Amino acid sequence: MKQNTKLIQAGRGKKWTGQAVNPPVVRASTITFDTMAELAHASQHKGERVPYYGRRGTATHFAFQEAICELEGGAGCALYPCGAAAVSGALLSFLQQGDHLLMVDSVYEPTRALCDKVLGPMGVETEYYDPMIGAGIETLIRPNTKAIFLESPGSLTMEVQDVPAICKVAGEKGVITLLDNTWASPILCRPFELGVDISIQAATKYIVGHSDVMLGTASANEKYWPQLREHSYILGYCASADDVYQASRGLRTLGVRLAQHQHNTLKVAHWVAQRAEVETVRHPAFASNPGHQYFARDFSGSNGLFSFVLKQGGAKAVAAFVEGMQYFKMGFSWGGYESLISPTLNVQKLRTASPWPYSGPLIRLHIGLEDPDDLIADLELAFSRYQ
Ligand SMILES: Cc1ncc(COP(=O)(O)O)c(CNNC(=O)CNC(=O)c2ccccc2[N+](=O)[O-])c1O
Repeated sequence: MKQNTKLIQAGRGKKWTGQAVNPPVVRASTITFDTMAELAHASQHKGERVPYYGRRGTATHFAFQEAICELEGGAGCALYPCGAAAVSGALLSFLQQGDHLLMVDSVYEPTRALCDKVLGPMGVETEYYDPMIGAGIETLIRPNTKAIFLESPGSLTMEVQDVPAICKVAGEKGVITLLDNTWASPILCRPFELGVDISIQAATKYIVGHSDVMLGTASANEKYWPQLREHSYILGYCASADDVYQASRGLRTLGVRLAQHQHNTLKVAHWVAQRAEVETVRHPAFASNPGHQYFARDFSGSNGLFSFVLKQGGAKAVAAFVEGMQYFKMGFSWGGYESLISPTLNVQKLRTASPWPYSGPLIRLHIGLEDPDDLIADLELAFSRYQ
């Protein structure tokens, strides 16, 4: 079955939908049983998509979890109220006091805050590593190294990691690998085929695709699924049936939306790259992007998120650039149908283990489904305001 057919079929078996096309929204805390035998059966199979209690999920959740597993290739999928909760839930499911965690230096900033402000005081030591380290990560692995966290490409600076090389080293040392796979969504790369143990998605982004739901997923291979499922349950993570239904709904158009995002973005990114004010463009599909060779090997396409660095300019110039745009709104997210812009004046302060070779401000764009010519016209005016 080809990718776009899978997106239409995944999680829509008659078992979940009955005679309807879509799975229902089943809202529940309490699940009731008529006999002790029924209760015993549900209790025995409570982690296997069998109704037991609201926090374990209902047909709405089970259908979506099945879909994500089919698309990403995991053995099981746990659900969380947002992507950041999926990151914390996955890490807390495996880390304990005294562990050493290797964390990629280009990681999404709130994940860094989790490591520094929560895991650190709990006795987990985080060591940040250069996103381009590859198999060289072996030199950083210690006897108490429990996990390696990857985010590829980095959602702000776009370095693409050599995921298979890192996973190979980790596997040989018995170290768990967790990948924040949000940029790829479940369809632009196959994390488990790259050797990853745990794949995390901020479903908030492309899966939902309409900037109106917060939701996270973490999927695991057979080896780590039981622990991820049970520890995430014990930690109390769950998601509303309404939000999960919206994510199921988003899956059906994910393929066509991503194709259009990719088309629009490449047109805009190549236009940006030829501007004299621009130092460099960070887009995984560009040969100049760090790790482009891994993107070409491991990914089947790109999406709407990329960044560029301006040669110069401080807060005032950046404000002139980003303020007054007709289509690009400033906002903290991405993956919806609309275009967004996020400025970062000092990337280096976000990095502690690898150099950032530029001094100018970074602008991250999310290219939506608007006509790219309109977006380019909007950016042309922005460059004319930026002096
Ligand atoms: C890779 C990745 N992984 C997890 C999450 C969290 O998902 P959630 O929002 O559902 O909790 C996210 C959410 N992403 N959100 C953003 O990128 C929001 N933008 C920013 O944080 C931000 C803030 C100031 C300046 C620049 C940025 N920026 O990322 O461009 C993610 O990108």
